[in-house]
Amino acid sequence: QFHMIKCEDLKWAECLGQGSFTRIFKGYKTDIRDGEKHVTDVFLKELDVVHKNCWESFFEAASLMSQISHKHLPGVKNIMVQEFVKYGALDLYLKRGGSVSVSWKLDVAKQLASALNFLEEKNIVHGNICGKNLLLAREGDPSQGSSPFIKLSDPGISVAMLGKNVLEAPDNLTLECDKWSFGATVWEIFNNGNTPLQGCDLDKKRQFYESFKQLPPSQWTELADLVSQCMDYQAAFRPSCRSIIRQLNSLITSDYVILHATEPVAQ
Ligand SMILES: N#Cc1ccc(Nc2nc(N)cc(-n3ccc(CO)n3)n2)cc1
Repeated sequence: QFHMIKCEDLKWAECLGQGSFTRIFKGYKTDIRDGEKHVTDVFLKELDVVHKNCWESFFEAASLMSQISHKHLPGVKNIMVQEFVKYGALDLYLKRGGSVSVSWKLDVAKQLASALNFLEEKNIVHGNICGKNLLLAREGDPSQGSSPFIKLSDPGISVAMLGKNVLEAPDNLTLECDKWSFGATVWEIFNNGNTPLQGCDLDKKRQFYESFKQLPPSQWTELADLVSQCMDYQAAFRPSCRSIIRQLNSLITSDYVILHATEPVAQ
């Protein structure tokens, strides 16, 4: 049920980056609605042609057109068009040193938890919850009392396609895996966008997980407890979404937030 957009209605603007199989661009989409021309900002995720099989295996159910080609059929470009989210990926925003308060971070964590709860109710596994797939639509301004607003982006090319260079075999991706990633993402948010074991090579990461190690805990014990519950090596022990939201609510109302409200951002 994909909405087809004609290529000539898209204009590519600056390249925003390069993923392992994709290139991302800012762009503009032109629509003619009731005789008026409307231009909207869009985010373009282009799949490298060389990885075309990824796209087809990933989207073959989406549209028959991508599997057949004939001189009387339009060619299919492998492009995903998304609404342009104003401040982009959260990991980069935090790394750029956006000085954010503890309550800002908890607010973002709670929004992610409610997105997770929604997916769980639909029995949908995201499979790649992390800071770079969290998009910041509104910065939030504490002086105006406005809070941040995030959107969870698509997981990108499925882990099944990433081949051997990932730790987790794709076939056992379950809802509990998203809870693990939720914990790791909360850890990331409270560590200024740095991912756990950043810079370690695959073997070091494998050793870490195979010896059931835990990430360095936050000095805020209740937060560290929530992260370690989500990152329990026994999936069945990970908390339900409702429990995660309940624990976040009590963190939000705890004294720690007031005491650390204007904590300087560690550079
Ligand atoms: N400087 C800057 C800047 C960059 C991008 C946006 N906007 C945006 N809109 C989306 N819909 C998706 C994304 N993404 C970026 C990485 C990923 C990973 O998937 N998505 N960025 C806004 C500002």
